[in-house]
Amino acid sequence: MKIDVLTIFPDMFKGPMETSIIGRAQGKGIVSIQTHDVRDYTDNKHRRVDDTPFGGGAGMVMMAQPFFDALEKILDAKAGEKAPDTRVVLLTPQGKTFDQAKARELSQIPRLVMLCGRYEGIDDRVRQVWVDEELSIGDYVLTGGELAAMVIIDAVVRLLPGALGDESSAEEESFSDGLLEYPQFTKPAQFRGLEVPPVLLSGHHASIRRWRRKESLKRTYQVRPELLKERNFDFDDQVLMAEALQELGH
Ligand SMILES: Nc1nonc1C(=O)NCc1ccc(Cl)cc1
Repeated sequence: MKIDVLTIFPDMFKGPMETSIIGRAQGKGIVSIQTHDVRDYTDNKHRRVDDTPFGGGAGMVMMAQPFFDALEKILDAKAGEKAPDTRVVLLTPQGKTFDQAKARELSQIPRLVMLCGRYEGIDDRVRQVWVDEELSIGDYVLTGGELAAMVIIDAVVRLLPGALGDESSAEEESFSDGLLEYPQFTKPAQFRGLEVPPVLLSGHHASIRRWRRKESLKRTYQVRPELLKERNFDFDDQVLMAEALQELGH
């Protein structure tokens, strides 16, 4: 998978994209992440990327020309003629909210191009001509699209075959199916008088699976009940949910 990032702060990506799982995935050739400094595509001698907004108002707006020239170079395409296996994503609070389903969808796309804006926005003609999808990582305003791009890259790259080492990624699929994760424990079994749930030390794998699923249902009910709304419960889950509600004192 190839990911190109257009930003005026390419150095922001050095740490997070070259460390641990994401860094190793690049090393293994599973993904290539390349940043492009938008300033390198400006056509003015002061390398300006922004100007005042038409219609007035506070702040500055990023100009279209550097993005158009950068995209035409990177995609080797004329304005608006993009290869079908490429998706151009704009990071913005105005976008659709990113979630795990979107992460899975993006992980199937051979080439992603991510546009990171700063200031008050990017000239809308960039969106009109180049952008396939606008994505937000949540309803809050950051100082730019860079951190949002890194969040999405992290969530997408970890899903690529071989990125995590297959056993754990496979498990993540089966357990998460729309529920919050169950609590995790590790050695020592006693720590400052705090115990580990005995079932986890029992070696009874069916009981352990049952306990974990019930804990996921409990947590989801308590923290994100809306995730349970659109869920159709099979018989076992209904029994577990009833037990979970009892244990929660409902
Ligand atoms: N929330 C979010 N999810 O994705 N991006 C954000 C966000 O706040 N971006 C800030 C920002 C600022 C200026 C410009 Cl031009 C574009 C994006």
